[in-house]
Amino acid sequence: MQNVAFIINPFSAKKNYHSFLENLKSTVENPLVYISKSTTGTEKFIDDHFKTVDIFIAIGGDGTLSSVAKKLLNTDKILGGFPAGSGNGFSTEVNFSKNINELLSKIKNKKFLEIDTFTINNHLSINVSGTGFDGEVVKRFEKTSRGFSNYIKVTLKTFFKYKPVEIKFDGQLAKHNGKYLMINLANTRQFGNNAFISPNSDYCDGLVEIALVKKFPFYYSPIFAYRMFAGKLKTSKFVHYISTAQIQFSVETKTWHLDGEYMEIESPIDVKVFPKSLKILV
Ligand SMILES: Nc1ncnc2c1ncn2[C@@H]1O[C@H](COP(=O)(O)OP(=O)(O)OP(=O)(O)O)[C@@H](O)[C@H]1O
Repeated sequence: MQNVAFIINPFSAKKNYHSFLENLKSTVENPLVYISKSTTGTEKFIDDHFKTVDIFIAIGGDGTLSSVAKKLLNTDKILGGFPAGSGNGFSTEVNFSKNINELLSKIKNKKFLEIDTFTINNHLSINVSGTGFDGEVVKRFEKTSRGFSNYIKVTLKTFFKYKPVEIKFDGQLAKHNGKYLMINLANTRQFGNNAFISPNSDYCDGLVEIALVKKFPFYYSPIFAYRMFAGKLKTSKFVHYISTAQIQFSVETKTWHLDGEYMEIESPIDVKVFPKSLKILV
């Protein structure tokens, strides 16, 4: 297994990275492993091994996968993954398995699929990114010790305080201008933990879906949650979808999350889809 590298994010993969490493070392002789302390560390590692490695396996959450994907776009290198984050939305959607034997057999077969990625003002997103309420949730969540229960706590607290944000489109789409609870851009169907914000998204169709979510009354929250986890948001009267390959708009907040990572992005916002720009291990 000379042309494979394993990049472990010790922050997202806290709970299971030691057992992953033990399993790996007992199955593979001398694997090329990098324990990454930062995204710049990952980038340097990929640069240093780019010529000799064909498949880069990221062990972590969606943020880790995205940090590796960034270096592999439009190249012949393949991205694989071992899900070890809190949400694992992208990993789940592309069937990255938590079974190490399955991963090793995929590596052996070296089969790949070319999928879309997109950018928001030149920042890469491979899964679901957004602004408004969930941008604020991610910002606050990053100040906690993470985990699903903290995510739920922060979500509820933020819901009561959060004021909808104004979004402005030009031309024909101006009819959608107005205030929204959140605006999500979805390459795949889900945030993570099977929360399907955009049940019809397809990461191979050359399009991204913009999910415009209107503020709903608190009593509707369990219905919204039920619909989201059941993949039935498409028919909710509070959500409107726009499918697009490229779009510009402006929002009155800089608080975004990119695949679950907090980031400040200034409007105007320019979204572009890059069809078949990333090879993933299948
Ligand atoms: N390549 C990397 N090396 C080191 N740290 C990283 C890397 N990529 C992201 N991080 C940081 O690690 C933390 C966890 O990231 P990650 O998104 O992988 O896990 P998660 O948030 O638990 O999972 P998910 O996004 O699936 O919910 C974040 O603070 C992020 O900034």
